[in-house]
Amino acid sequence: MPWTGKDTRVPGVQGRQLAQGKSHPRKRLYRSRAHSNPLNDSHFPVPAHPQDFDWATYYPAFFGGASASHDEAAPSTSAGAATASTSAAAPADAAAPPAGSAEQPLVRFADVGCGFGGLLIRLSPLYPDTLMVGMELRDRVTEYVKERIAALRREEPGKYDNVSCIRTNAQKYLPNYFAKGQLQKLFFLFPDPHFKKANHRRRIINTTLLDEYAYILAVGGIIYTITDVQELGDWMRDKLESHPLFERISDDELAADPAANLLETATEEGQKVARNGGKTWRSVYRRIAST
Ligand SMILES: C[S@@+](CC[C@H](N)C(=O)[O-])C[C@H]1O[C@@H](n2cnc3c(N)ncnc32)[C@H](O)[C@@H]1O
Repeated sequence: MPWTGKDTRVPGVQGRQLAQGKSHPRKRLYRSRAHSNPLNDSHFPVPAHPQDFDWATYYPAFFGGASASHDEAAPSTSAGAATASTSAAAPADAAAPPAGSAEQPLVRFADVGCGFGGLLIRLSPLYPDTLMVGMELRDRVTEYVKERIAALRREEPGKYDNVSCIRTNAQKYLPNYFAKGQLQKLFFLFPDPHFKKANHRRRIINTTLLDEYAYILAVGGIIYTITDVQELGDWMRDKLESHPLFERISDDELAADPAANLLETATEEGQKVARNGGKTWRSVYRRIAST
């Protein structure tokens, strides 16, 4: 049986909320420590291969099932499943879908360290036929995002079926979730800065991890980064600039990219920075073919 990714240790916050008649999760009930150490070995199951993961549980409407909350049982993957390839309705910048199985829709966008999920919620209606996933290390925050999406699905049937969230350590396990060339867009919005020099190795953009991101991105796929910490902004730009498989996308080109225009304000962290009048540093790069 495929692994469903359910973390049975997550407390039943939703149950308590629903019992109180609340349909949307309240963020304050899901707060946890601001930072987790991404080098720690956390105790949650990880699929050995992307195909071992039970994606249908997360996107039932795309796998031949009705729109459902994340906690409902997964329908089977098979005939009649909608495809998640880029649709005609998707903005023109979306990369051509890389090879995938005709039967199994594939996730094409990943928001790494998605926090409370603001970007996913904004992207969902812009690319309604594209599956996208948030990947978040903190279990209570992951739970919040899942409940937020479930509430939106209940409120607006037929919408938000293409977004979901997984608890995982993206610095260790991305290739366990995505096959070579699968992703079209990879987002790193306001990643933890790890200020101390001794902790720079914990940064989620570094040369070794860029090799991994290049592996799971399709040629033509895009990596988006933004931060309000100038030193980290320079660091991410330098690492991307010196990597042979990425080329910078100009601001002119980005002006026509709906996803790029969400980077500053779609997420909770971005909104906090904007409220405080903070500056941001954005680096967006395209995955290019090796020569
Ligand atoms: C500063 S917050 C930014 C959240 C969100 N992107 C935003 O802009 O609001 C960074 C997030 O990355 C998550 N994170 C850090 N390391 C991670 C990892 N290795 N894998 C997945 N998530 C991670 C943290 O738990 C935190 O929620």
